[in-house]
Amino acid sequence: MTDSAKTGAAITFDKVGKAFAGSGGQAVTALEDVTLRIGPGAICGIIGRSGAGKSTLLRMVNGLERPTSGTVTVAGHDVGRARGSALRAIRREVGMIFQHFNLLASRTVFGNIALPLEIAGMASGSIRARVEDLIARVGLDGLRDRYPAELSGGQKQRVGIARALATQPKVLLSDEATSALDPETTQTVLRLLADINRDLGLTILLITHEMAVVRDIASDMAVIDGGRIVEAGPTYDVFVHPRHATTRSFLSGVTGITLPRFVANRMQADRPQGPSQEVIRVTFSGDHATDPMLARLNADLGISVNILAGAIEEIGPHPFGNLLLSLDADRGEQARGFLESHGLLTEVLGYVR
Ligand SMILES: Nc1ncnc2c1ncn2[C@@H]1O[C@H](COP(=O)(O)OP(=O)(O)OP(=O)(O)O)[C@@H](O)[C@H]1O
Repeated sequence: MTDSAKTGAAITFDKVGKAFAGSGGQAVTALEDVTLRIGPGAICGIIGRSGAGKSTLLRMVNGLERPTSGTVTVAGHDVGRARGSALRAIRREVGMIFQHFNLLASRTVFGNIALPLEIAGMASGSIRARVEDLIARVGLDGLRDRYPAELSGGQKQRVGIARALATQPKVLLSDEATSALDPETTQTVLRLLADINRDLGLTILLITHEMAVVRDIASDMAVIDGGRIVEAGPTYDVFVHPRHATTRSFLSGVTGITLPRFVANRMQADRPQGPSQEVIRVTFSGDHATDPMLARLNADLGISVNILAGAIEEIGPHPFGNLLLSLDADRGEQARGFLESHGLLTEVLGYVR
């Protein structure tokens, strides 16, 4: 870019609550007691199911929604209490991209990207230079005079990204920006966002219902369920040590490891009377391999295991793996102790007769 890169802004949510007036006069609680800090330059993924409160949370960062209680800040500025010119100043620092792109059909690629600069009153010569720069940055060279109807979904989202960057914001909000794209295009758009984050240093807050998006791009993540943040932290830590059931359920979708149906159908939470098998998840990260451990369980302790499912994932540069095993429930505690003492994480999922 011609102008010097800015550093990203920190975003904080402090005990944020939001209630909407629902139909029939009953209040709908969209957010409750949300406390979250997103560091400058982070890429934070917020994941949650439909209706969990993701959009409400995101829209508070640019003041489209105001908290009913608590405080939201961007670079230290209280968004919820800002009005007039103070709110407009915050909004200039916060760009946003959307699932359905929200481009103006009557404007070309150039015209769409130029729009926020025209609104800001920038001189046309400066607008031209800035927009040409942005078109190159998002990889749309040669398409400046096309209309949205003449673009693919991925190209439209690139226009959306360029438009969001036009005012050189410190924060980029992404509202399910890849949900309408095919998997391959999703990857190219996520790579572009990661490049922008690296080159410009701006903070990216994205909401999604896809764990793969979080895995592929987010340095940090939070899981929202019923308007509350149930788990948050560096993405790698949350993937390796998921604590909440909602997180685990999102993870089982992305790691591709689910129990075979013949086991899942018979599984029970409590250990039954008589002989049974304990079903466990073993998680290993980076430098720990499971193969020798499973072999040593057998050789050293005489415990044999059945491998039910397994996969290795990558989060940034860090590999980690998950294995689902079953073994004689009488030996479960001993086996888990052995694996844990060798740096693997274990979790009992249930029992089968
Ligand atoms: N303007 C509004 N008036 C009344 N209720 C609302 C309003 N906006 C959101 N809600 C309610 O607040 C809750 C959270 O909605 P929100 O749109 O933030 O969820 P979401 O996680 O973004 O869902 P989705 O993934 O389906 O977009 C829902 O119960 C929703 O019905």
